[in-house]
Amino acid sequence: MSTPPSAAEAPTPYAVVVQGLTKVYPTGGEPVRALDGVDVSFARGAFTAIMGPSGSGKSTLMHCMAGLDTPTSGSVRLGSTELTSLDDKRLTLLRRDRIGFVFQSFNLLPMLTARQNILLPAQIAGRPVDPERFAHVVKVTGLADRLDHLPAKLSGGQQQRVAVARALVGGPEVLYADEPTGNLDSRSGAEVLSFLRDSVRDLEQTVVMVTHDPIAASYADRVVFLRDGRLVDDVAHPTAQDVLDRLAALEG
Ligand SMILES: Nc1ncnc2c1ncn2[C@@H]1O[C@H](COP(=O)(O)OP(=O)(O)OP(=O)(O)O)[C@@H](O)[C@H]1O
Repeated sequence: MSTPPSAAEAPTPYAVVVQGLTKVYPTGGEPVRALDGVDVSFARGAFTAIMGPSGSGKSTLMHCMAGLDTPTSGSVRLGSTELTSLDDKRLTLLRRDRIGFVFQSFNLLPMLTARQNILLPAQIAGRPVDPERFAHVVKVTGLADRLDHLPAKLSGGQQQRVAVARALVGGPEVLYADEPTGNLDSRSGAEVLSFLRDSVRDLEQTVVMVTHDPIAASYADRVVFLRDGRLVDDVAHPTAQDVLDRLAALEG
């Protein structure tokens, strides 16, 4: 008879757990409290959007969770790894091996084809890419007939899909997307958001996205709202109108 795992060994349902996260930026004058005791957890295999008025702390939260910025106090766990206890070298490896990033700018290398761009990070890390995973990611992102094209021959939406595929192919524990549709027209934006959502459904990917766009947020399973560095609202499966209403209430 098998013994049930102890609580310490039981896998957590959360990809990322944030507790008491505070970030104070020293400035010439009054220090800026960008995050003020944020507690939030992101479930594995779910798509969560982070929203809030300008200056509410969205980017700071994402940067602290991604190991790109160091919190003043509090805890960030990726799986069972406490990020705040890692030195710079370990943080760099953690970002490379366990986290995927998609930004507003696509950051593709212009002289490499879509396929080469997708495979580049794994190549640099000296890590083999599972051919099945590659095929699956290419299918999910709808890039099968575009793999040999240079970025200049792709639309903005297709370029961002290459960036999403590049972020997904290594099977990161979490994909952080910072305004991924900020440079796209609404049709291309909708395509990219659909692919992000499909990656959550088909690849059980965990996605956390910062956005200003209520329509983009409505693709998520859940939207959390920040104001003045604090988590003030948390909504499951909202419509774009729900998001607009809550943002208006926060900004009012
Ligand atoms: N490096 C920094 N030094 C000083 N203050 C900073 C720094 N980075 C951010 N801040 C301040 O921290 C607060 C939160 O900023 P943050 O960029 O996280 O907000 P945001 O919600 O992402 O804003 P936006 O929607 O405008 O991008 C703001 O008051 C900002 O001015």
